Amino acid sequence: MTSQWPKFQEMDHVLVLAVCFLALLPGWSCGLGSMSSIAVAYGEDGPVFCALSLTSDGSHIVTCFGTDASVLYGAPPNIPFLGLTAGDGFVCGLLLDSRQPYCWGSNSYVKSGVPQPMIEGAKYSELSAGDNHLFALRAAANEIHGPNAAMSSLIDCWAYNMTATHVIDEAVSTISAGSVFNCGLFARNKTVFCWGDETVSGIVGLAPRNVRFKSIGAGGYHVCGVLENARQVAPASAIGDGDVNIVPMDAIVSVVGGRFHACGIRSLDRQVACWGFALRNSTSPPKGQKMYALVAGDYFTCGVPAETSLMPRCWGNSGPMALPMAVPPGICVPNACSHGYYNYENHGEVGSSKVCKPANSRLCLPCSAGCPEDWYESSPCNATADRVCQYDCSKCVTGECISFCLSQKQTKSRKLIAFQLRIFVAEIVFAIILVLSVSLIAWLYVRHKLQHCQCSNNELRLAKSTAYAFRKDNMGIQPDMEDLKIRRAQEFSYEELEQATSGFSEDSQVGKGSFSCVFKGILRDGTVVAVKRVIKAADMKKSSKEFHNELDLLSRLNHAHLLNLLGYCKDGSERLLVYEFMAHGSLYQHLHGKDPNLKKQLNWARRVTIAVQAARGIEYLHGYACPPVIHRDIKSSNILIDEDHNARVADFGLSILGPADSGTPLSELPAGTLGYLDPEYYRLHYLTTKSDVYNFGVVLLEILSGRKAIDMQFEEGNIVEWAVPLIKAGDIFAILDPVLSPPSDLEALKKIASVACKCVRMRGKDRPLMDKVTTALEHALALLMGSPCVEQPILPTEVVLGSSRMHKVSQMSSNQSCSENELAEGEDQRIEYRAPSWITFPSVASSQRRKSSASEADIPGRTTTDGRNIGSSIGDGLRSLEEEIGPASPQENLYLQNNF
Ligand SMILES: Nc1ncnc2c1ncn2[C@@H]1O[C@H](COP(=O)(O)OP(=O)(O)OP(=O)(O)O)[C@@H](O)[C@H]1O
Repeated sequence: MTSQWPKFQEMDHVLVLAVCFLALLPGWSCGLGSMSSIAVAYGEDGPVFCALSLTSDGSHIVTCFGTDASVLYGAPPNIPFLGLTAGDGFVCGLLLDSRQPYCWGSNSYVKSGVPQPMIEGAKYSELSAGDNHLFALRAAANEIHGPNAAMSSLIDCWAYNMTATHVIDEAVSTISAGSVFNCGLFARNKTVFCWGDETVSGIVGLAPRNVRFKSIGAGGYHVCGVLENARQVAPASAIGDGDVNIVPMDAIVSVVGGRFHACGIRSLDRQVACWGFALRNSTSPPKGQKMYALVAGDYFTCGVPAETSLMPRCWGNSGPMALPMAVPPGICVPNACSHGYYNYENHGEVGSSKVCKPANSRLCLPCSAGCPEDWYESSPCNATADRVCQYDCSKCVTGECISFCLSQKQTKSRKLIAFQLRIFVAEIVFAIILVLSVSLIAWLYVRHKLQHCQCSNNELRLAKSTAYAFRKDNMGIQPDMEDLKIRRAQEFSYEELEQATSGFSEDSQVGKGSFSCVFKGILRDGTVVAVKRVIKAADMKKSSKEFHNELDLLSRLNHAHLLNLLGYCKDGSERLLVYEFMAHGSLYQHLHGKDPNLKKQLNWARRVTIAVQAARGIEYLHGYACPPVIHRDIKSSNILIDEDHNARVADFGLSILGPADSGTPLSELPAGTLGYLDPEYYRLHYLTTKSDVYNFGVVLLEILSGRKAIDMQFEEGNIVEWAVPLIKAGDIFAILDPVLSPPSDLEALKKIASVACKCVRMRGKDRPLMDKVTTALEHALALLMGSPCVEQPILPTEVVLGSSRMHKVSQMSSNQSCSENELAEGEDQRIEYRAPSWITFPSVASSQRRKSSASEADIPGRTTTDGRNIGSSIGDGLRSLEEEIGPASPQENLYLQNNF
C-alpha cells in the first residue's frame, strides 16, 4: 500500500474523483467516518451504534448499543463530546472541553485514548474516521505561522501509515474519510481534494476538477458530493442497480457513504434515497419517513428521524435495526447558523429543550431546497424552523398529492357534515327546549290563573280602574262606553226599549228594586227581555254608579247560573239594562210571595236544585272570574228562576271586583240588604268573598225554613239568630218549612242545615269557601234524590253560555208570559230591609234604611210587642260577634258608639 500526498498548490489540476454526482444545495454530510451526533462502528465483532444522548442539560454524553464489547464498554461514561465518528471496530469523539479527539474500541491501528502524537493545545473542529485511521481538521489557524496563515489549514492524521500533519495552503471547510483515503473541500472555490492509499482505493486520481460542491461524503471506495449548482445529474431509473456512481435524480441535502453504497436526504421531502450496491437480505430505507441526519456503516445506514421520538432507525445489512434512545439530530457548532441553515430547537421532541451544552453553541440544520412540484410553501425557512411545504391540491401531479387531497377533501366534508350535524342537533334541542319552556310557562300561567287568579298588575289595574271609576265623585267619570261596546253587551236605542216595553207601562213592570224598575219587553226580533230602568233618583250619581257597575260586570261575566246581560242603553239621563227574561221571577217571590201555591210548587228537590245552581253561580264569581267578583248582595230576590226552573244569580249593582288573592280583604264601606249582612263586614269593613258565603247561608236558611231573612212577626225575627241554635241543638224539624211535608230521609236537609250554619259563622275565615259549599249541596241533592253515588253531582255541570243560549232563552221566553201572580209579587218581594249601597251601613241601620228600600207598611212587626226591633237584632248579632271574635279595639268601640 503506497501513500500519496499531493502538493496542494497543484490540487486543482491533479485531483479527480470517481464521484457520484448529486444534486444541489447547501447541506452537510457524514460519510463512513464523518463527524456527527451519531456514529456506527462496524467490523468482525459486529456493529456498534454510539450517539450523544439527548439529556436534560445537553451534556453530550456518549451512549453505545451493539455487539462489539470493546467499543461498547470502552465508551467513556461521563466525558462530554461535541461529535462522533467511527471506523472498523472503533469510535472516536471530539472532546467538548479540549476539542481533541478521543478514541476507543478494538482496532489495532487506532489506539484508545487521545491519538498520538498530539500537539499540545491543538484544537479541532472536525473529525473523520476511515476503516483504520482518523484524521482531524484543526480549528485554529493561528497555529500556522507565515504570511498566508489565515488562508491555510492544518489536518492531522493518525494510524494506518497515515500519521502526519498536513499543512494546506487554503482554508478547508470540511473533511471526510473513506476506507483508506481522505478528502476535503476547499472553502474558497468549493472544489474537492483527496489523498491516501491510492493503490487500494484508486480514488485520489478521480477527484473532479473545477466542480464545485456544497458537501461531500466519502464511503469505502467512493466519494459522493453535493453539487453546488446542479439540479439533477442522473436518471432515477438507475437507482439501486448496484453502481454507486449512478445517483438519484432527486435534489439531495446531505449524503453519506457506506462500503459500496451511499444514502442521501432528499431536499424536498426529507426522505431517504439510497443507491449503489446492497448485500442480499438488506432492508430498504424507511418510506415516508423524514430524516434529520444519516450515518453509514459498511453495509448499513442509520438515520435520526424527524419525529418526536428522535430514536434512530437503521436499514441495510447486519446493522442494528432500531435504537432505544433519543439523539440530537446533528452536532453543535460554536458559530451562528449561516445562510441556508436554521437553528434546530427542540419543539417537544424527546429530552430537554436544550440540545447544545456550550451556551453559545447551536445545532444548525440545512434548510430544505424548496417545495416539490405539486406543493406550495406555506412558510419559508427562517432562523428557527425549516420551510414548510404543503400539497397544492390545485396542481396535483403525483399520486401522493392526489390521495392526500382526496383524503383532505373527505376529512373536510366529514368535518363539515359533523359540524352541520352538530348545529342541526343543537337547533333541534334548542327548539325542543324552547317549545317545552313556552308550554311549561303557558301551562303554569294558565294553572296559576285558574287556581289563584293572580292577574297581572296591568289586568288588575284595568279591571279595577273600570270598577272603581264609578266611585269618583265626578259624575263625568264613567267607564269608557267605547270599551263596553267591544264587549258582549249590545247597545240599544231608548226608542227601541221604550217600544219593547209599551212605553215602560205599568203593565209591563215585573219588579222594582231600590234604584230601578224592571219591565218585561219584547224586542223587534221577538226576543223577550227584562229591561231594568234606573230610577232618576235625587242622587243620580249613585244610581248611575250602580248602573255602570252592573253593566261593566255583567258584560265581562258568563255563566249558566248568572243572569245574562244582553245590552244597555244610555240616552241622556236615561240608563237602561237589558237582560234575559226570567219567566218565574225570583226565589223570594216563590218562598215569600202571596201565592201559597207557588211556595208549595217549590218542593224540596227544586229548592235544593236552586240552591246548588245559585251556589255554582256564586262559586264562578269567586273562583273563576278574574279578578274575583264579590257580589255583596246575595239574597233570595236576586236569585231568579228561568222557565226551566233553573236558578240565576242576578243584580250586580253592588258587586265589586275583589282582590286576586281571596284572602286579602278589601276595606269597603258596608252595603247590602238587612238580614243578609255579614257581621264581620259591616263591623270591621272586612270585605272578602266570605261575605257572599254569609249571605248565601242566609238564603239556605230561607230555603229550608220558608222564612224571610228578617221577619218581625216572629219572636225571633232574625233568621240566623232563630235557626242556628235550633240546628245546633239537632232540632232540624223545628226549622223546616211547614208548607212542605218533610222528606222521608232528613239526612240531605240536615246536611244543608249544617252547611248553612257554617256559612253564617261570625268570622269569615271560619266559613267555608263557595266551592266547598257547592260540593256539600251537590251531595245533599244526590242524597235527596236517592242517588247511590253522592260523590257525583246529580246536576250536569254547566258550560259557559254563548249566544246560542241567549237565542234559546229568547225563543222560549217569547212563548211564555209572566203570570199575574208573578207580577203581583213584584211589590211584595221588597219586604225586606235593604240598605242602599250609597249609604254606609251603620247609618243605614238607624233611619235611612227604612225609608230607602221599603215602606213602613212593608215591614210588619218592625217594632214588636216585646220591643225587639232590627236594631236590637243587630245588637244581638254584634254581641255574638264580640263573643266569638273578642272585644272590639278602642278604635272599633269609638266607631260603634258613634254609629249604633
Ligand atoms: N231578568 C228578570 N226577569 C224577570 N224578572 C226580573 C228580572 N230582573 C229583575 N226582575 C224582577 O224585578 C225585581 C227587581 O229587581 P232589581 O234587581 O231591580 O231589584 P232587587 O234586586 O229586587 O232590589 P235591590 O235593587 O233593592 O236590590 C226582582 O226582584 C225580580 O222580581
